[in-house]
Amino acid sequence: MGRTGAVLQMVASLLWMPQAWWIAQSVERMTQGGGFDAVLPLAACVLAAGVLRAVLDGMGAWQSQRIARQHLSGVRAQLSRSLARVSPMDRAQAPSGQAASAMAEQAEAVVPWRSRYQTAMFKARSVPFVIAVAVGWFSWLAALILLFAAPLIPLFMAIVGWRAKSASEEQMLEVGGMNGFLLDRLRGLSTLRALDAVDATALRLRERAESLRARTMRVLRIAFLSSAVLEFFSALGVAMVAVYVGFHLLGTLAFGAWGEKLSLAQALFVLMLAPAFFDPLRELSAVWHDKAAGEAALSTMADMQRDAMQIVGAGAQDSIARVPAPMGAVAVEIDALQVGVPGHPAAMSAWSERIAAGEHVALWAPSGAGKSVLLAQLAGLIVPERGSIRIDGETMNEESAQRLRARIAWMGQHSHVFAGSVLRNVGLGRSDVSAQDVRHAVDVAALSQALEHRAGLSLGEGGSGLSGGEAVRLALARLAVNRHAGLLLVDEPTAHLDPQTADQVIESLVQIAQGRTLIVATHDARLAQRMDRVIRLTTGSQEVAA
Ligand SMILES: Nc1ncnc2c1ncn2[C@@H]1O[C@H](COP(=O)(O)OP(=O)(O)OP(=O)(O)O)[C@@H](O)[C@H]1O
Repeated sequence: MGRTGAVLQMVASLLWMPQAWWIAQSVERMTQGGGFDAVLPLAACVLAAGVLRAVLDGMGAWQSQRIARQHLSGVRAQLSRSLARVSPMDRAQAPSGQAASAMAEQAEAVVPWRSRYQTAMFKARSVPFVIAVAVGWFSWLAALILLFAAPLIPLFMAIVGWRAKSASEEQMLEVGGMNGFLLDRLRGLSTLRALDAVDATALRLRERAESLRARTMRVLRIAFLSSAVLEFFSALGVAMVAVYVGFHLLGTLAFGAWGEKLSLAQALFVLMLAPAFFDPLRELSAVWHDKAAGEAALSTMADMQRDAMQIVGAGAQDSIARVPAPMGAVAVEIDALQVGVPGHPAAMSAWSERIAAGEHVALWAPSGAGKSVLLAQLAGLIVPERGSIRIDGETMNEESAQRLRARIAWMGQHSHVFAGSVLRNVGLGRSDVSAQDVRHAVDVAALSQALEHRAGLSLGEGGSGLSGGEAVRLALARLAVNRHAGLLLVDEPTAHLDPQTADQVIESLVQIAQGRTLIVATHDARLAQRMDRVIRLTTGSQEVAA
């Protein structure tokens, strides 16, 4: 199935053989005094074969393109799945610009590689041999000349292609890096402008553009070099066959045709097949760079997935048709948990705690004690090195994590605001969230008043146009709309807010958390007071206060 396109295109190429034979016959008939009538049937055959050739070639190209596009979609789906499994706490994850560039732009290189290159390779492995046999049928010497010139081409091209691959990889990395740089600087443009760093950034951008230009030129140089190698050897091969055939017809080189003399038609046939012998190799050279680019794109994408910090359950199969999660508050049991990020020093070594279903607790600790890491571990976003977490009696592990996460809502310190409407920002495309649910959630989060005059307007990317308090309330609305979340994990919702806004946020949070379990990390005494219990964390131990 995957080869059908290549086979059709190969058959199309081979159709040149009967065409060349009929043309050669026509020329011979004309030299023998045959008129228009003598060549008309042959001309009709050439025409018919030409039409068939075009049809087969078109169908083959279409089929190869279709298979390659399918492969590309598979690659993209796999990459987006594995990027979704990377923990948001992974500091080393690829910049979003680079990931977007790899998935959208660089991944496209897979298509020409799978369609054009693989077809050209298939043709290069078969067509020249069939042509060599046809030529050898009439003249073993002409076939020998072709077979002598042919291996030199792949040999030199392999040497050149080896350099092309590493040059392509470097160029892909540079393109990805450049996109990441651009996206990051565009996001921070107002900061750069405010701190008068626009010129310095423009200078760095120019340096990166210059480096990208140099790498692109290197790739092009190698591509041109490989075409030059091919053209040289194929021109040499064709010229040698032409010289032999010419002298053979003149009688100077009488040997090389199985002891006979070639007729004009046979000689022309051999001559016309000589360039066709090199055509597949020529085609292969034109797309030679596609292989390097396609493989480089795949390896860039593979590198992006390698060594990433994964969420719990990353290895489990995605269950597309999910069973709706049950509703209601859930209990949390933590046993001898090592609070920390794998590969980094642990914030707490063996922490144990029981939080009853429906209980509201505050995690109270100095900055850097590990509150955010602990919340991320409870949400299954960091794999614990030691200890266990049970949600509603079920241990969080590879198999259960995806199911349990459906019952958890996690609100980090910096929630991302997408460019788009409030409906989309709160609903996040979840099919079970209606516009009515979003309106209700926005009300509960006390955001409706702030958005009153902007109803239907798009929110700016990254929350531009929203105040800090409004952005927090938007994140609260996302929690409120998630009816299945029986456990709310909230990280410092009142940080950096004025007392009045903080009070409003606390009110909304308490209201949203009714009937659910709430664990909130905070430094805010007023928020802590509203909780049922405050858990004070100190490195290595814990104490519980009422
Ligand atoms: N993604 C991460 N990768 C590696 N180490 C991390 C990561 N996040 C936090 N840490 C480290 O883990 C420790 C605990 O950090 P954490 O953010 O949990 O503290 P916190 O108590 O929430 O602080 P704050 O109150 O300032 O938010 C710190 O030493 C921090 O440097």
